[in-house]
Amino acid sequence: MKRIGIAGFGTIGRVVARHIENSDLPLALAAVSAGDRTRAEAAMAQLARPVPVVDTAELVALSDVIVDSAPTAAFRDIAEATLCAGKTLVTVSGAALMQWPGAAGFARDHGGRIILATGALLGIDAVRAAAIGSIHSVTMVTRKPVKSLIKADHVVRNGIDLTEIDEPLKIFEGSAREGAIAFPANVNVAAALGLAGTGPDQTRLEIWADPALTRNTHRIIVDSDSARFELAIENIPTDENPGTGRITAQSIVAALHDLVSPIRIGT
Ligand SMILES: NC(=O)C1=CN([C@@H]2O[C@H](COP(=O)(O)OP(=O)(O)OC[C@H]3O[C@@H](n4cnc5c(N)ncnc54)[C@H](O)[C@@H]3O)[C@@H](O)[C@H]2O)C=CC1
Ligand SMILES: O=C([O-])CC(=O)C(=O)O
Repeated sequence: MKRIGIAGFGTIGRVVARHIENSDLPLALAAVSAGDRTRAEAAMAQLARPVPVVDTAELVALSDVIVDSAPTAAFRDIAEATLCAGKTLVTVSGAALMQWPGAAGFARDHGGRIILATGALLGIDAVRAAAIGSIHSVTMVTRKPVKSLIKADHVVRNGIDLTEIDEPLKIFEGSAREGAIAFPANVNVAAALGLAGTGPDQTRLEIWADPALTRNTHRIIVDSDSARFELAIENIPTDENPGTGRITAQSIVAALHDLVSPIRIGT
């Protein structure tokens, strides 16, 4: 039985907890940590078998695997505490991982492991396979409804007014690294794509605010010496957090299944 601790009991963390609770695989929810303990305890009361809300150190002590579903800014503390204990971190904070070039070395030195789940994207398996050969180019075009982007730091800081737009507006064009830094809560997936393929500096990214959309969409175009592919995903936003697609939490649950399942499908 693997004991799972969830760091960050928000939109993603709560869904992951519910899935673990209902899973017939050898996964058990051990504890959660939170930014707001009172709110987390109220949410915890909704579970059939509530577990304690604890701090990061205790979470790591009580768990074999830590799911990081806290904000990007909390990633490093949670990751270091997990890895220092030689444990496994499952995260979707691609933007934060990208900004920690020493992550692999740190994990190796402490006998820990980081698993960056695919999150709200697709095709990471094919991009990784293509990267075994030679990739010529990777481009990602993200289009999101206005409500998914309106609170993004980059939009607020640059005074970009999205309230009145009546046609798609390109609000960013650059590398995946620049995009993930400018939109840390909105294009973690661009960072993941960059890390999987030619690197965040070589991966091109466009971000569009599109008033006609209701879904968070990503299209990736990859050209390599083994295959050319274009893939697209239309993510249904969660009610709680429109920037977060429903599939994100499910991607984490699938990654947890891989840790205990005797058969693994896909890379
Ligand atoms: N790769 C992907 O596809 C996606 C990645 N994400 C990332 O996942 C993370 C979580 O997203 P959501 O659940 O939508 O956010 P959320 O805001 O709904 O939940 C985050 C929770 O973490 C809590 N928190 C704050 N500081 C904390 C700390 N130091 N320790 C533990 N908990 C803390 C907050 O109180 C909140 O309850 C974010 O970093 C986001 O950028 C989100 C969507 C897609
Ligand atoms: O990557 C992210 O952080 C979120 C995202 O784009 C999505 O949910 O479609």
